[in-house]
Amino acid sequence: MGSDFEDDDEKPPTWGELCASLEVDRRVRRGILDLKWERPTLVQRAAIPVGLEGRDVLIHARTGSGKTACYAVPVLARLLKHKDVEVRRGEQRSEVLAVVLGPTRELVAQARRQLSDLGAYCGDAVGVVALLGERAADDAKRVAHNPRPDVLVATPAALHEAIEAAAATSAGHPLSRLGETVLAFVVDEADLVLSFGYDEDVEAVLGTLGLSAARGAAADRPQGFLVSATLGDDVAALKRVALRKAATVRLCESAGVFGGDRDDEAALAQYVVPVSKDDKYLVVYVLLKLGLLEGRGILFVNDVDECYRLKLFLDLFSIRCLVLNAELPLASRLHAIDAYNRGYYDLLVATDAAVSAPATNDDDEDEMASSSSKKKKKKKKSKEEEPKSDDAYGVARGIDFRNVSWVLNVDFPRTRSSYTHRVGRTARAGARGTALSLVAPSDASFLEAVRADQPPVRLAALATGGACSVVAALGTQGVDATRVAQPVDLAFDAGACEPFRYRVADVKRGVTRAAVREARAAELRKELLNSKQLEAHFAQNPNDLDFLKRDRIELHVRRDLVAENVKKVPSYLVPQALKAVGAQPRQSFKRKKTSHRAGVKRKKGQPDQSRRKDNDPLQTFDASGLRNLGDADAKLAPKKNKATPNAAAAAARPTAKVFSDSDLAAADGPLSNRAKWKQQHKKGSWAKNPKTSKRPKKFARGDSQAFRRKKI
Ligand SMILES: Nc1ncnc2c1ncn2[C@@H]1O[C@H](COP(=O)(O)OP(=O)(O)OP(=O)(O)O)[C@@H](O)[C@H]1O
Repeated sequence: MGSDFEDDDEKPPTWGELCASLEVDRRVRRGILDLKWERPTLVQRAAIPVGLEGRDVLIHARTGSGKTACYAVPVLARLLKHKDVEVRRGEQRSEVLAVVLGPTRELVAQARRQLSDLGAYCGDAVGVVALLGERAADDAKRVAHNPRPDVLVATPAALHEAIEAAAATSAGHPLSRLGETVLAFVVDEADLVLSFGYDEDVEAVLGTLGLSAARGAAADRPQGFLVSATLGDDVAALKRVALRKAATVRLCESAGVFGGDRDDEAALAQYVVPVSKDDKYLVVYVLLKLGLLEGRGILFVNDVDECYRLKLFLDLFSIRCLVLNAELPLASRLHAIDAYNRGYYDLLVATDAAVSAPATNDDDEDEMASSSSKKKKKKKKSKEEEPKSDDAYGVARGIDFRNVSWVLNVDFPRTRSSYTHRVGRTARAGARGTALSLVAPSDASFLEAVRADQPPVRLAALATGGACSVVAALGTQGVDATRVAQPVDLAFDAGACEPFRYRVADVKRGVTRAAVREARAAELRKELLNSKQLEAHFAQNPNDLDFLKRDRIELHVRRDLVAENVKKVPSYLVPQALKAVGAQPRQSFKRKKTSHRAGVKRKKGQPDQSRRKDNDPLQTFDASGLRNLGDADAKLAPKKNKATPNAAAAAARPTAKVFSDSDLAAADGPLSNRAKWKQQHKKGSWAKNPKTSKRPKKFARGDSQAFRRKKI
């Protein structure tokens, strides 16, 4: 089997129907139903039945087509069957039954989460463990001490090193018996795994699983899944070694994610805007501040410095965003992804560029892992010398960012696969998305290569597709053929940016080289501050902690160059051509209120529940401590008066009482000067004439001349 998969079904099945027809374990079925996915994607409909048969599968489908479930469902189903047999025999063991390899630690964390979500109802039977490769010895311990290390998710290097560390400890370690226990293995994002230079580690791990070329025909081989968005020679070579009589499931390029015609779906609309290198920030400003790019998005640049420069530039315009790059420590990267996915930020500035010393295994003192670490470091160094690995450590690749409406390539990517993976962060699982790239004259050859790689599109579909209606309404430029190579030129007049040129230039000057350098360092300092390992050091050396806290990035940004008024865009500055297509100044990039009360309208007469009452002295006044008032309390009971519903309610509460001034004066002595002034100028919460006053009639008319509060 090795054909493109197209939709030949009139009515695609729902998840319930598919699972019922394939007799998928009800625990997995419930996990899927909880995710509220309506129906399986085309590639899921094709791959899951083959996987459930127990055959090896090569899955090749574009980004965001739901490839994870293609292996997760069959693997979980298989493990549950195995566990049920064990339970019947009364031989429950703690061993590794499936191995999932992913290219980066972010993707490992993501695959673990997706497997756990799908297996939410398998928790008692099947456990999922992720090895994040911090220290090989710790990883090996984590597996040994886990009661259910059934599915192991790791980068090839982390697993390889953990296996070596385990070999040095005991023969009975679950990682030392992988060759006997593993029933299924997966290489997820195989193209990335191999391009990241993990070939030796993959080879070593597959060897441990008994999958070396020499043992190709062994009958008890584990079932294999290779999953990839792009198919190159290296993936084909891996397939030859790792899979046997594999079925190839390939999503047809012209098919939509859920079937039908991709053009009709028009999920991803791709455009380019020619721009000079110096005007990039100006165009970015216009695109964001005039609301041309609606919804949440990701801005890609080509290096780490540029990442911070753009972030600082946007910060100065009060445009909130996060940064994501390979230099950030893992915890910060995972935190950034999580914060973005939870909707705390709408914008992410990311780079898929490598850094000279990627933060991977820093286990120098770890004796057991030292030899393999050295080997790995050596290998990485030689990889870095190859031009191909320049963009190899892309932290944003393969990550499932949620609800991304658009991707903006501020810098045009240097390889076709980098372009594919970047724009693949939007228009996922059949959603619509817009990819916009700023192309400088020096990027022409890269653009040509990308255009040769992307499927052509019908212009009509492009006009109705995408996620950004303002961009779609601008239309395209200089193309008249019915099918055109993507990305197409957007009809965006650079003249539209002129009114903003000076403010952008001013602000850009505020982002000095020192500020960029400092921003990079500040991120690392933040990590130091949060470091558990340094807690004891800071406890003994509080000055070090103070220094780190004080030395903030803000001190290095020239905020004095930015006048408050340039942050706002007056509507008269929006060019008519852009207004006509729906552009509107976007003044605020603040996070929307997520309070459950936000947006709930209060009915007339109902108390405002959203207001704090605990800091309102009129509501919290406690008279229980009043002394020497004697009978005064009785006199102070609020009068029955239709005009004072609040006062009546206040009287009903044990902690709230209202006193007349004369009563309080008796208890408290003469009025203070401030109270006298307020009385004279009629300030306070009463009205002279309750009939005409707009103020709430809180008090009886007789008391209105002289109330004041007293807190004891
Ligand atoms: N049948 C479905 N219906 C709706 N959403 C789905 C379905 N299957 C998967 N998804 C969602 O689509 C998103 C993309 O899924 P997944 O990460 O598996 O895609 P992918 O093909 O592996 O993408 P990439 O190659 O970029 O990693 C996820 O948020 C997932 O929850």
